[in-house]
Amino acid sequence: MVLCALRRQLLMSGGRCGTWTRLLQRQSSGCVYSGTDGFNHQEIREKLLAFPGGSIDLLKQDSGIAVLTINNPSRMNAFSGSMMVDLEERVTQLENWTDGKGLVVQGAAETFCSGSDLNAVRAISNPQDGMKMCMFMQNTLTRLLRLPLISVALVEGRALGGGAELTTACDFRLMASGSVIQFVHKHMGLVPGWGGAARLVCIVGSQNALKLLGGAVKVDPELGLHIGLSDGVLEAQQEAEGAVTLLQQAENWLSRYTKGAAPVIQAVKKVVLSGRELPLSDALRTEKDVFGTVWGGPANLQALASKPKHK
Ligand SMILES: CC[C@@H](C(=O)O)C(=O)SCCNC(=O)CCNC(=O)[C@H](O)C(C)(C)COP(=O)(O)OP(=O)(O)OC[C@H]1O[C@@H](n2cnc3c(N)ncnc32)[C@H](O)[C@@H]1OP(=O)(O)O
Repeated sequence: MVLCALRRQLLMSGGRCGTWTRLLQRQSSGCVYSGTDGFNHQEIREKLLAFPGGSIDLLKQDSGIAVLTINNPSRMNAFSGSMMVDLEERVTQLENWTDGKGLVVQGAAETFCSGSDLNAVRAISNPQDGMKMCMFMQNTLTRLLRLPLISVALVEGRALGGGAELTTACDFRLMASGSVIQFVHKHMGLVPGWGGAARLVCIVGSQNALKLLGGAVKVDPELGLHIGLSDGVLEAQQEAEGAVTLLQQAENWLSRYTKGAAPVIQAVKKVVLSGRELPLSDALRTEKDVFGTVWGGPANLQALASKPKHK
């Protein structure tokens, strides 16, 4: 499935060789970890499936914006093992979504996610199994971040531990009033392991990341905006006619970046992604390759024909 998505992305990029191809080849090995790292996908998948509960639900919409819901309300949307497997499958579906442009990641029942299911954590508390679970989640969250979709985490209620890490695997974060993002790992005698520390440094810088992890700081919407962890604050509206739900507000916020043809929006994400991940000379080559996929394309020709004035 992953290889299939990669082939599709390659075709969309005109089948051109170069750095984008190399980036995709790296992704084809499971993004970060593969067999050469001692990562046995099937083995860890089966271990995770022994801890069932909850689900990860995906709704792809005609607008080109999909909604991914972390759904395990009786445990504050904690990630069971089967939900980790579910998430990987949903990411594969999103990799194959040709018409996709944007993604909102939310939690069910007015809270985001309370991290790993502590019942599963207790049952696999030896370092070897812990690291296998980390590798699985790092692969999935890296693929989530690398989707050719512009993604936003809609944080309502609490995003704790692994839930806080999940928010960093999105391009943007919107915090509802009263919500909290907290890397509680230190209180659990841990550090982030799903890639959340590395991504947090990229988002807020190493000084802020050290403060947030070292102090297990509760980040409210105001602090989130101040340090750049949050990209906007949403106010819940009283249920009444004309009231706009938080999800609708998040979709409206995102739509300003997803307006336009899917290949163009996907190209935008690809050039930013390569700029974020690759050394400059490789990023420049990738940018040229991606440029070639939209130059002379339908959206470009239509824009040229309309004699635009960018006033
Ligand atoms: C690798 C580990 C690391 C990672 O993956 O990076 C982690 O994520 S470790 C997990 C970190 N998260 C936590 O430690 C959360 C612990 N829970 C809480 O702090 C509180 O439950 C809460 C989330 C702040 C909510 O508090 P409150 O509103 O008072 O509700 P309850 O406490 O009654 O919770 C309702 C219900 O949900 C269960 N719950 C909550 N979080 C988890 C969880 N992570 N795993 C399993 N179950 C969880 C909680 O136990 C309650 O269930 P019942 O006791 O059966 O009612």
